This record gives sequence, C-alpha cells and structure tokens, in this order.
Amino acid sequence: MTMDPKVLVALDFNNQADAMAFVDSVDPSQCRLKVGKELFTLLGPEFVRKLVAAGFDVFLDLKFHDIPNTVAKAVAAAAELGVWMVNVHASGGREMMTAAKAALVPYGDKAPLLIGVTVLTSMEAHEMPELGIERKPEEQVLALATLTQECGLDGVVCSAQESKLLKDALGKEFLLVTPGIRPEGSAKGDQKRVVTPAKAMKDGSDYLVIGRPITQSTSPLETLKAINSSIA
Ligand SMILES: O=C(O)c1cc(=O)[nH]c(=O)n1[C@@H]1O[C@H](COP(=O)(O)O)[C@@H](O)[C@H]1O
Repeated sequence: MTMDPKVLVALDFNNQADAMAFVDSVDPSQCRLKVGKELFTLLGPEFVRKLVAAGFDVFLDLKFHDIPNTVAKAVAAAAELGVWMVNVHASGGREMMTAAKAALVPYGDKAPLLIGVTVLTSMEAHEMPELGIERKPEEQVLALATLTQECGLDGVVCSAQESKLLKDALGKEFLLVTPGIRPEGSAKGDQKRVVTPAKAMKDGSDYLVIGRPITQSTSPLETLKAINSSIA
C-alpha cells in the first residue's frame, strides 16, 4: 500500500452499480480513480462529486478539444468539481492550452493538474499519414509534449513507450500519465502502444492508467494489489 498511488483505475463501467461495487472495494491509498466519457455521460457531475467526497483523487478524463473559450470554461467547471486531474487534447493548439491553463489560475493550489493528450495509445504508425501526420508516433508525441510544456501545463498523456524519451527531453517534473498498460499476458483489446506496469514505471511514467486488466478481472482488487506490488 502506498499513500501516493500510481495506478489510476479507469472506471469504464456502463452502470453505477458496477462502478460503485469496485469503488467500495478499494480505498484511496490503493488507487486513484478515472472517470471518462462513458461514465460521465451516464452519471454526470454528481457521480464525480461522490467520489471526491469519498476521499478519492479523481482524474476527469473528458479530453476537451474545442475552441479556446469553450475549453477554458470546461476546465474551470472541472475545477469546481474538485477533481485532481483534468485533460485536454494537445492538438487543440497553443492558444487553447494557454487559455485552459489561465482558467485555472484563480483556483491556486486547489487547481487540478492540467494534462495534454498527445497521440492516443490506440494508434500506431501506419494510421497517421491519413490524418496528415507524416511524423512517427514518438516524434509527434515529443512535438505535442514540448508544446504542452511551453503552454505551462503539468504534463501529458502518452504511451509508456515514449516515457523515457519525454523524461530525458522535458525533465522529471513534467508528469507522464500513461494508459495502454498491460500486465504480462493480459489482452490488448484496442490498445496498440502497450507496456507492462513495471517497465512503464522504470522508464519514467509518473502514473499508470489501467482499466480493463483490473475492472474485467475475475478479482479486481487482487489484480490491483498485484500490480501495486509489481511497481513497489
Ligand atoms: O486519456 C486517457 O486516459 C487515455 C488516453 C489514451 O491515449 N489512451 C487511453 O486508453 N486512455 C484512456 O485510458 C483507459 C485505458 O483503459 P484500458 O485499455 O481498459 O486499460 C481508457 O479509459 C481510455 O479512455
């Protein structure tokens, strides 16, 4: 058990009862919780407030990607919910990220960590040219992470395959939040740029986002504990 849990469990459930069954089985020293598009669309801000009130650090993963004014207001609304971390797509650009950062200034040290999403972990090299991106994934990740840092954000979401590159280039204070984590032998599903928990931590990830390997496990709590031990 750690008081600074590195695992952010993705609560990707399609109903409140299943989500709460997991939440009730863990305590805030074992993991942080991520609420994403599915559960937020189903249950809304009330559910997020409930997790915050229960003492959990909540990562509100809505990956805002819109015009600067809209994203700035959305990020401020997330701060009002009392979440610990919130994210925007770095490809929304400099003006958007700068506006998002500025919107959190009034919250001082109560502001959530603001994180930029680089290249989704479900993407691989051959999919990028048809999006107009001629760079390799790691080059695009480094470019977007550099821009994110210049805009004053706290870190990025990337694959742990890029963690070493980014830590070396951007320094140890810049947070690396890495999904696409797969313990040895677990199904990749739609994830492509995957890494094991231990290797991700070794290569410089600060936080591991893990969903299905835990939530679809026959004993989620045991799986979480095993992952925590593997990175202790
Ligand atoms: O921002 C994210 O959290 C995210 C970014 C990314 O590039 N890839 C990615 O998988 N995620 C999220 O991380 C979680 C991964 O879940 P699993 O693939 O089930 O472990 C999902 O909730 C995704 O929405």
